[in-house]
Order: sequence, then structure tokens, then C-alpha cells
Amino acid sequence: MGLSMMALKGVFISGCAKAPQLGFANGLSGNYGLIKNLRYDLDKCCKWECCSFGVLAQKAITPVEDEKPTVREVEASAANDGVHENDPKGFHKDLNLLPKPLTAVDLSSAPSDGSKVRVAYQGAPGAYCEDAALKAYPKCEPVPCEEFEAAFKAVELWLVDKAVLSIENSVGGSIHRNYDLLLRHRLHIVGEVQMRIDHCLLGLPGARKEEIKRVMSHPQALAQCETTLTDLGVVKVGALDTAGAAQLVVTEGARDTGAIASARAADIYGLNVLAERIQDDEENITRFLILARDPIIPGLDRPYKTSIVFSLEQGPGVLFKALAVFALRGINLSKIESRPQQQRPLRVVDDSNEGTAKYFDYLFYIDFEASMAEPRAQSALGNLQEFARFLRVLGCYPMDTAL
Ligand SMILES: O=C(O)C(=O)C[C@]1(C(=O)O)C=C[C@@H](O)C=C1
Repeated sequence: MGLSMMALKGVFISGCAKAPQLGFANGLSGNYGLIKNLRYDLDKCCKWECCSFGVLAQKAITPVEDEKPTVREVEASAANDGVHENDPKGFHKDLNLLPKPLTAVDLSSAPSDGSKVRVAYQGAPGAYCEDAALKAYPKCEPVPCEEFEAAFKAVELWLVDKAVLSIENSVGGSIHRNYDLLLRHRLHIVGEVQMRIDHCLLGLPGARKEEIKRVMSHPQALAQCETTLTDLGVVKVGALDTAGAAQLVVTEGARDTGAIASARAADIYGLNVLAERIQDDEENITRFLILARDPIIPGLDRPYKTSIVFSLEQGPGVLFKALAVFALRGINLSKIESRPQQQRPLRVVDDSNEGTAKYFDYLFYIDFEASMAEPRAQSALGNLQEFARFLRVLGCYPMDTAL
């Protein structure tokens, strides 16, 4: 009786033998990022074995009847097989001695507090993106980068493990450039972080709020404090990031120049907080994505989100049809964004790692609230693939429910 890793492996391999038909089913072996040439026939195929780790594990404890024990297994069994002393025939085994199926947690290479993880972020120390990295991985090593593009490259070149990217804000809306970056690179979304952003007006020690004539910050931060800045009658100056703006105030040393940044940035750069919570909306929330080279194994253990991007043929009702694939399966959409693609083609990288330039009228980005381990999500994407011109899964990741 072989309740061993062999059994686990056997189910895994036989289940995935049909993976090429499913496209995204090979997610378990490391990449469900691109759905390509999908011949979708879920009713006939082993979708559960291929796509759901939960069921994979369940199958793994099925005894393999015709597998002979190895010499080592026999020896181990004789020495310590859990046979009860008062039950020499061995009818009652200690089930705790059986090998345990692997879980997604066992397979993750890093501890959950992120103590070994290096996370690239845009900005100087004290930037909100750094806060987001620390919220996701409290013990990580945040690595500052000048631009988001550099953070992406740092992951691709194995200089860091992950990157954090701001994607939308409750006041400013979507950060379009970052949507474009998601498509241009082939990283996978492995997590999201939602964070309340409380902006402060910072100035040199001794400077008063009334003296401030110029305010520097990241354009998103300036936009989130539009009303306050208009009331103050100051000149707005864009900077690479909020913490970088705070640093500039120090290096420029001008009493009439302030920065919009966090209270933590004020601490780091030795600036005074001249005003707190200056954002136009009290509830100013930014959503960040965590990106990695490899996707995570989608689970059923908690609420998951899946992010996709697709394009459609021209024609009346095609977008309606695309949205219906989710509605008909009771899948909630949490975000939809469209990006024009009329002027310049984006390089779309496919599985074979070779870039191909393609022209699209519009790209639609959708976040839906389901895990790729759920048959309804697989079936919705299979359905969408039947008429989408292009479809890529950007990632399936646990929802941030901690705000
Ligand atoms: O400039 C920073 O501190 C950032 O982390 C960037 C950023 C952004 O990209 O939107 C992050 C959160 C805030 O919404 C403002 C700025």
C-alpha cells in the first residue's frame, strides 16, 4: 500500500496530462499567465485534478493498490509502522505516521512574515509604496527604486523577489501608466494591499504654514490634495514620489517650500508636520499590487481575486457578452478598466518568451472575485476565450480584507 509522495505525484502528473487542452491548467506547474490556443471542453476533461490543489491533495491520500512497497518502505514499516503492541496482526495503524499531503503553505519558499523577501518599490525611503511592501511582508527588506519600471526590472533580473505597484486610488482613480506596465512585463500579481493614505504638509523646522508658497509631491498626492492646495494658493511641483519630495525640501533648504508626504517621511528627513490629513477625502485609499516572477497556487482557503486583461473583436454587444460570462456564473466584478491601444502597439510577451507586437483597439482589464481553483472561474475564462481576440491572466491572489 503506497500512501506516498509517489501517489501524490501520480495524481498530479496524470491530472495534468490534459493540461495543454486547458491552457491555464498548467498554473500548478508555475504559469497560468497566458491563456493561449485554448481548446476548452471542461465537461470532458479533468478540470478538478488539473486545476484545484485542494482536490489534488484529496486524491493524494487514495491508496495505490498495485504499487509494491520499496525495500526502504518495508524496512521503515517493520521498524516503525505504528502497529499497536497489543495488536500484533497490525489491524490498527497509527494514521498520524502516514505522510501528509503538501499544502500551498509548504510549497511557498518564504516565511509568511516575509523575513527573507526583498521587495522593490518606487520612491525613496518613507514612500507609501514602502509602507505597502511592509504591510504585505512585515519583515521584508524594502528596496527603493527611482521608477516603477525599475522595480519591475529588478524582479525580472532576480535582484529582488517582488515589486509593489500602486494601481488605483479612491480619489484619483486608476493609475493608467501602471496598468500599461502590467501588460508590458510578464510578472504575475501575487497579492494586493489596500491602505489608507493620510497626507501631511511638511516644511523645514521653524517654517510656518503661512510661509509655504510652493509644494512638491508625487502627482497622485498633489491630485489627492487638490482642494487644500488651491485654498493655500500655492504652486504645485511634481516629484518622483512623496518621500523624494520631502528629501528635496531638505536639500533645497527653502523655507517657502513644502512637501506632501507621510508623517513617517517627516520623521525620516527631519521635517516638521505643518498640517495633517490634508487629503480632500477623509477616506483616501490606495490599492497596491504585489508582483513576482512566478504565480501563486490559487486556493479555496480564503477569498481570492483574479485579474485578467483581454481584447475583443469589433461588433455590437461584444463587451456585453464578455461581461455576461461572469454574471451568468454569479461572479462579482470588482474592477473594470479600459485602455486605448490605437496609436502605439504594446509588446505582448507570450509563453515562449518572445515578444510580438500587436495592435488592439482597446484592452479591458477586469478584476473578478473568484479563485482560479474554482470551476466557475475556469469555465468563465474558457467561455471568454472562445470569442476574445487576446486573453491573459495577470494573477490570482488573496483579497486584502484587512482594511
Ligand atoms: O509617492 C509615493 O509615496 C508613492 O508611494 C506613490 C503613490 C502612488 O503611486 O499613487 C502611492 C500612494 C499615494 O496614492 C500617492 C503616491
